[in-house]
Amino acid sequence: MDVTATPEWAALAEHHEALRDRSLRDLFAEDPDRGRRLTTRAADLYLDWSKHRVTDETVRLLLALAERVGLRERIDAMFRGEHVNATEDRAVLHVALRAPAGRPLVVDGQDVAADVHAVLGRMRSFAERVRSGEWRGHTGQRIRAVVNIGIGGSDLGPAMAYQALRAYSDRGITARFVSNIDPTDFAEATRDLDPAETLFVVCSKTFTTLETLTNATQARDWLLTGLDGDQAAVACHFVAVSTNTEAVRDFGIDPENMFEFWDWVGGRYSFTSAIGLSLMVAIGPEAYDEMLAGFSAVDEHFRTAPFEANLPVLQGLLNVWYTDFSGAQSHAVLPYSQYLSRLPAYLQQLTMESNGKSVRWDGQPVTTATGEVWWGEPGTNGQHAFHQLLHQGTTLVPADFIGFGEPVHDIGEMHDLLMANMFAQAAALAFGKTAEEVAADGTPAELVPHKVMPGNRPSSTILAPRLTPGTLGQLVAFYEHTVFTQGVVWQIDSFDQWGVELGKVMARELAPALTSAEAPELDQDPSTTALVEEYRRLRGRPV
Ligand SMILES: O=P(O)(O)OC[C@H]1O[C@H](O)[C@H](O)[C@@H](O)[C@@H]1O
Repeated sequence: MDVTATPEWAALAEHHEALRDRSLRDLFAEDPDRGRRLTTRAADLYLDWSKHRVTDETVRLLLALAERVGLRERIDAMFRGEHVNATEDRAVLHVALRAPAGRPLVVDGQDVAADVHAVLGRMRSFAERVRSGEWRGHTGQRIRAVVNIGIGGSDLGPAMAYQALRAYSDRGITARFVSNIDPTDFAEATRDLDPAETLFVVCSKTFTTLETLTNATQARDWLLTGLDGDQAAVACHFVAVSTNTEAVRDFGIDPENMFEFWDWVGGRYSFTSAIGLSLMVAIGPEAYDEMLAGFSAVDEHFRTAPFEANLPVLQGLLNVWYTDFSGAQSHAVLPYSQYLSRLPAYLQQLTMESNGKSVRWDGQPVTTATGEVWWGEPGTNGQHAFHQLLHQGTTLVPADFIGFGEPVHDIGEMHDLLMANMFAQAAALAFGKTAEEVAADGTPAELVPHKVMPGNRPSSTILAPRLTPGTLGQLVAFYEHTVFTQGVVWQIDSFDQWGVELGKVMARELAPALTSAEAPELDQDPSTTALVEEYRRLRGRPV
């Protein structure tokens, strides 16, 4: 379906024109109650969407568009386990990973709910054994460091969440995350670790990813070098998380030490699969279960809440509104929490790998703009760096502010000051400061234009009581379903990632030309050929 050819799309385009001259100042003047009214709750999350360039009519039209594209049916299809990942012909069931036990869900003839809870049970018992010291290293020492080796979806979720939930973690065990094939990543992560006390969790859905297998091989060498080459050591210092038992065995990890997940879990949606194992070891099964319950609460909200009160649906439609009708190309995520410093990176994969597509699921080119560029940093740091562009630049960047009522560390008035900054930024973006207001401050006339703050820059504010495992789960599920909503409007497959394949293949093909002892025959494009020659010179290799 070409969504732009629907009457609902045309109505939105017309409405957008009509709204063009009404700023957020005007909208608030017309409806002073909107600050309270245009808010929605899901579980512990409070979303203030009053500072968006929308009226009740806009929302009515966006909801009509959601109906038109069959969002309700798509949500139900996903939860039922239909193959909504059309290009890979797979179910999309990350929601099953956190559904409460005891509710069978049969997909393609298999009770996936039972499988999920069986693996969760094994993860809990393993995590407890490591945490209690019952699981020992090869020389009998306790495990003091857990090193997660994985990349993309096999890294970003647990890495982000470990950072976010450090306060809940066992400080006697350090968790490290190695992802990059840049050897410095492994070197820095392990330089102060004792092999006898280190456990590697090798995470890879496919168990074929070059970076992960290379780092895992390096880790095995590092371990064996540190433990006098005794091959038997691998068994108590390596576990794997994968869908590929054969490849895990081939690598030399006993499938007994493997935690399984399934092809119906996409890499970037796999954080609540066994990919969360290193996080579970760090924060313990109880806190991990609270996180899963947080995810599940927002899953249920997404599945059951009417669209007009549905947080991910509303936010997803707002994102479509700016991307397709206002020409916004990027989206800032600004957590006012240092603990959430990796959330933007996590969301980059979730959003951009999901919705960075230009072909619809029916094989036709899209006629809409799709996937925004997601980026961000914690506040207040960003204020002293890039917020200038948000306030006075020429591009429209819708932003999400994320903050908490109670701080994890309550030190004097620091948290109140942090939150005052967050509220002030959202207000300054929305309402700005006019030339008259600037002049009234006594600003010299020649400086007035420079100091005008145009305002009318939209943002969502998301407030939760406290950063806990549960609220983190809620927040991530909120974003997952926002991405889903956008993908359905755009009619794209948010669950494949064909665009990352070509570069991987080319890198594999190119590698011998970089490493060969003899000057290679280079038949790449002229730019790549010149770069390889220059690189070989830098490496002291013949050209
Ligand atoms: O978990 P793996 O199979 O090792 O994949 C790790 C990552 O690599 C790929 O390139 C994909 O683009 C990602 O979606 C995936 O998360």
